[in-house]
Formats: sequence, structure tokens, C-alpha cells
Amino acid sequence: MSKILVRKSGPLKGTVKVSGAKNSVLPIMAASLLAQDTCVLEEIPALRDVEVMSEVLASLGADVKKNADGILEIKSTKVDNFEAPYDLVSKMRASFLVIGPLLARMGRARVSLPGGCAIGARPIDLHLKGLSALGAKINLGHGYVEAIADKLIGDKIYLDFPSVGATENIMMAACFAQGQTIIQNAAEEPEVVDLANFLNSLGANIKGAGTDTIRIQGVKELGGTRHTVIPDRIEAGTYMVAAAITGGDVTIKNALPDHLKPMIAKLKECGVEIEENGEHIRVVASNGIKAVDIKTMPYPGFPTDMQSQFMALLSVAEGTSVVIETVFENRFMHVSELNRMGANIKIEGHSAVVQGVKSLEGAQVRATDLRAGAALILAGLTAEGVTEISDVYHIDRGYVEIEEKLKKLGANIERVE
Ligand SMILES: CC(=O)N[C@H]1[C@@H](OP(=O)(O)OP(=O)(O)OC[C@H]2O[C@@H](n3ccc(=O)[nH]c3=O)[C@H](O)[C@@H]2O)O[C@H](CO)[C@@H](O)[C@@H]1O
Ligand SMILES: C=C(OP(=O)(O)O)C(=O)O
Repeated sequence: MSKILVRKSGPLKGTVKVSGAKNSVLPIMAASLLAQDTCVLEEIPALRDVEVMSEVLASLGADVKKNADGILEIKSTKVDNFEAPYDLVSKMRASFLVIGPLLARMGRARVSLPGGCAIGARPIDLHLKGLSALGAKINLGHGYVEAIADKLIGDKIYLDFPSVGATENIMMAACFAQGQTIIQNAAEEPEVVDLANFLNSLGANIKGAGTDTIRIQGVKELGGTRHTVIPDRIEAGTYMVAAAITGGDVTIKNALPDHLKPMIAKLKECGVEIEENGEHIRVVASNGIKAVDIKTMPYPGFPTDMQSQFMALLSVAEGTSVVIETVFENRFMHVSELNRMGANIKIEGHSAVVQGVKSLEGAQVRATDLRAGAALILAGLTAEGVTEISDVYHIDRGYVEIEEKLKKLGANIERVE
């Protein structure tokens, strides 16, 4: 089993390029099941999750080819299987995103229930509410969801919570529904917009993505396309925090400031200087870090996927911060690991009270999920001695070459077997 070793690293300096967004590429790959022609996807990050989604699509009968660096070609003409099995869906929750397109395309889908994970129970009731509103009969049994519909008919669907995955699944299913589907209280995340842009470039008719009301006018078929995936705002935010926690000066390339507003605002509140320049962001931290309060919210609020990385930063800030998690009910697994490194964080219900300490100390810690792992790397960059992180496969789900990228900035980090 691999481990990542991190040692205290001086101010990080230099330039780092952000990869394509994991949370865009996964739904877009699922959506390519709807296309009659080849889909060429660019800026595909070399991530474990992308490999798993490729396996899922291949198991359904799609032809998935990895071409030159970062280019994926998907041909779905021969898709003939409507079942996504447990062994693939259990590897990655986002595999559940194939249920919408499979149902739309084949009138039938059987997909393993994804189950919860370290950050919460993560039910799929809103996905199913949407699909049944479109006319699908839903049966649950033996750990699988089966959705069947002779035809789908557009409807008005109000989401009780602006779920990213439910918005995406419903949007994909509605592409071939008769008439208009309206999703109200839809998720507004940039990745939802990227998916809608991809589907529209195939010939779909989707309006309003990026607002809380999305209108999908059903069409008869979708063609092929070439699409470049948006940059990963969470990876960008993680390198912004790496610069801040080490008192560094880092320019982040291929980052869209528009998608990073909450991270930019909170880092500025912490006393970090940020320069926005087109698709570059420069982060300069030379005056220490001040405590700030954070509340995670659906987009455009502060992203839950950046909560643990900011918690690492605030654990060495001057003063006391309060971090409130409102999106997932159990996303504080990193707290006990950070406390093992000398942080002073107390959990009170959905809040964590972070009393900043002068310094952290290296320890053996466990990446309990993807972003928790990133937070431990960030903490390790500022901790005295060695931080030894286990279960790093979580980190590989969502960060392309994280050691190499950090090493280029001057970090003392290595992977050992
Ligand atoms: C692959 C991907 O894009 N993953 C992202 C996506 O996950 P995902 O799409 O799973 O997240 P959701 O937006 O659906 O979940 C948000 C909240 O809604 C709840 N919920 C969701 C669906 C449902 O049917 N019922 C229900 O109660 C969840 O348990 C959670 O508490 O958005 C999350 C919230 O920004 C991010 O943290 C994940 O990185
Ligand atoms: C929670 C995350 O991803 P997923 O929904 O794929 O588990 C994440 O990217 O932080």
C-alpha cells in the first residue's frame, strides 16, 4: 500500500497548472451514452475515477479510447447492456450517473445502489423522484435500482435540495423526454453548466443551466461532438491553500476566477493577497493567516469539497474560526487526524470550532476521503517533522500527480510503497 510522506516545506513558489474537473468529466462521460456519434473529450484528467467511469461505459458496450495525452474518445453506438453492476458502482458513487442516460436511451436501466461513504449517507431519493416524475417505474431490490419506461414525458420537478447528481441525472434523462422538463431548485454548479453545454453541443435543447431553473426541451436524437472540460475549481482551490499555508507565492494556471469566488474571498479575509489575471491566479501569503468563519453551501456558496483544506489552513491561523458544514452530515473525519497533528479543533454538531495553534507536528494519519487526504498533505507542508499519510488511494481519485505538482513548487513530498 502506498503512503505519502510530507515534510515541512518552505514557502512554495512557482506555477502550477490545474487539470480538467473530475466532477465535470464524470457526468459528461456518462452523458456520452446518449450520443449517436463519437464524442471527443479534451483536458481529461488522469484520475482513478476517470478509469472507473471508462470501465463502467465499456461494460455497457461503449467503445472508450484514450488517445493522445488528455483526450478521450467515446463511441456509444454499440451500447446494448443496461446494467451497471455492484463491483463498479461500489468503487465510485458517480457511476450512478449512468442511470439517467441509460433510461433515456434504452427505456430501461438497472444500476447498483451506490451506498454511502465516509462523508455521509448520500441517498438517491431525489434522482429517483425526478426519474419517476418523467414516467419511469422504479423498483428497488437486491441492492439494485431498476428504472423502466416505454417513453419519458417532460414534467416540472422541484428538488428539495439542489443536488448536483440529481440535477445531472434528470437533465440527461429529460433530453429524450417528450415535451418540456423543468427542474426547479436545480444545482447551479459550474459542472452542471459544463454538462449542459456538452449536451447542447450534441444537439440537446437545455436552457437555464447555472440558474435554479433548468428547462429541457426533449429532442429525438443526439449526435457527436468535441468538448473541452472546464478546469477543476477544487484542485485550483487546493493549490491556493498550499500557497497560503506555506507563506508562498504561487501562480495557478488554467483556473477560472469566476468559479473560485468563495475561495478567493475567504483567503483575502485570511490576509492573503490574490491577483486575478484572466485564467491565472497569483496567491501571495506573507503576513500570516487570520482566523475566518466558513459555512459550506451549494454553489455559489463556499464548496463543501474545500472545507477540509481550509480547516487545515485555519488550524494554524491566528485566532478562532468556526466552520459550519451544511451540505454533508458527516464531513468532519479529517478533524481527528488534524488533531493528531497538534491542531485544536472541537466538533459541535455540524460546526467545528478551530482554535489556531502556532504550529503542527508530523504524525501518522489516514486519508479518510479524497479531500480529507488533501487537507492532511496541506497540514504536512507546515508541520514540524514527517507526516505519513496512509490510504492515499482516496487522493488519487481526484488529484492528478499531486506530489509532482507540489514538488515543482518546492514541496518536500514523496510517495513510498
Ligand atoms: C461526482 C460529483 O460531482 N461529486 C460532487 C457532487 O456529489 P453529489 O452529486 O453526490 O452531491 P449532491 O449535491 O447530490 O449532495 C448534496 C446533499 O444532498 C443530499 N442528497 C443528494 C441526492 C439525493 O437524492 N438526496 C439527498 O438527500 C446528499 O446526501 C448531500 O447531503 O456534489 C457534491 C456537493 O457539491 C460534491 O461534494 C461532490 O464532489
Ligand atoms: C465528494 C467528492 O466526490 P464524490 O462525489 O465523487 O465522492 C469530492 O470530489 O470531494
